[in-house]
Amino acid sequence: MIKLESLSFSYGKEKVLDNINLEIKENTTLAIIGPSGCGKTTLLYIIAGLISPEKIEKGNLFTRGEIGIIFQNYGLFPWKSVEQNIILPLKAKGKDIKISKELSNNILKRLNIFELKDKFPKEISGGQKQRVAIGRTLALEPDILLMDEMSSALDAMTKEDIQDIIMEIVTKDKKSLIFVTHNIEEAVFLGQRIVVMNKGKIRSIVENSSFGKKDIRKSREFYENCIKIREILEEG
Ligand SMILES: Nc1ncnc2c1ncn2[C@@H]1O[C@H](COP(=O)(O)OP(=O)(O)OP(=O)(O)O)[C@@H](O)[C@H]1O
Repeated sequence: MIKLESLSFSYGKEKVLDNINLEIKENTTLAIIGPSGCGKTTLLYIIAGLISPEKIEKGNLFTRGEIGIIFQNYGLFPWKSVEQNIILPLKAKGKDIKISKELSNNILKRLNIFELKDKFPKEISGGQKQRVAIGRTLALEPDILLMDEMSSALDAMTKEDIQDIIMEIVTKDKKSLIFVTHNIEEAVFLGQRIVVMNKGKIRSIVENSSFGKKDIRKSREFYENCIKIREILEEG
């Protein structure tokens, strides 16, 4: 569970988050969307604890549960193989190497990249790198997944593959997900609730009626919800 109460944050004199109130319950998903520079990543970093709580200007942040973050640029070590990239954080936590390898094998199979396990990041595609980054975070068995622009660098079909994987993980493993996106379709596909931000404020929180329905991308309801989000974004 995550709760932000009247939270404000500034970089120097620039107010980046202005009186944010938000609650994310266990086993739910939340999309954060809004124009460039409106504070989405800053909000995600505050939730992740990557910005020290002491720097929060005003308000409160409560988090319960292990958080795992997946970065936009994947954050893989170029000199480590796919398998080593997944095992490394486990090693750092002092986990037994045999158990770590087993866990890594299961994750690689689940993400359909087992055959890539001995390759290096430069030898695999963007979509495959994204899967490795997801796998590395999953290995740590977090309760809450945070993702920043998970698919912005990927082509349309690969984007949808990654979104499908995330949907499967979130629903089967009962994890919470908070993700930042510029992509309206992504927000409406993966977000149970969609937060629309502008200039450091939450403009609107939309309950997504199409979330989790089968073959939703082909439905009228999905596109109607996308239009609804687009209109809120355009209102500014
Ligand atoms: N480390 C930093 N130091 C100073 N200002 C920063 C820093 N990081 C971000 N900012 C400023 O804070 C504001 C919000 O940035 P943030 O990255 O949170 O926006 P965003 O909505 O994620 O943008 P984008 O969609 O372009 O990634 C911007 O005006 C940005 O210039």
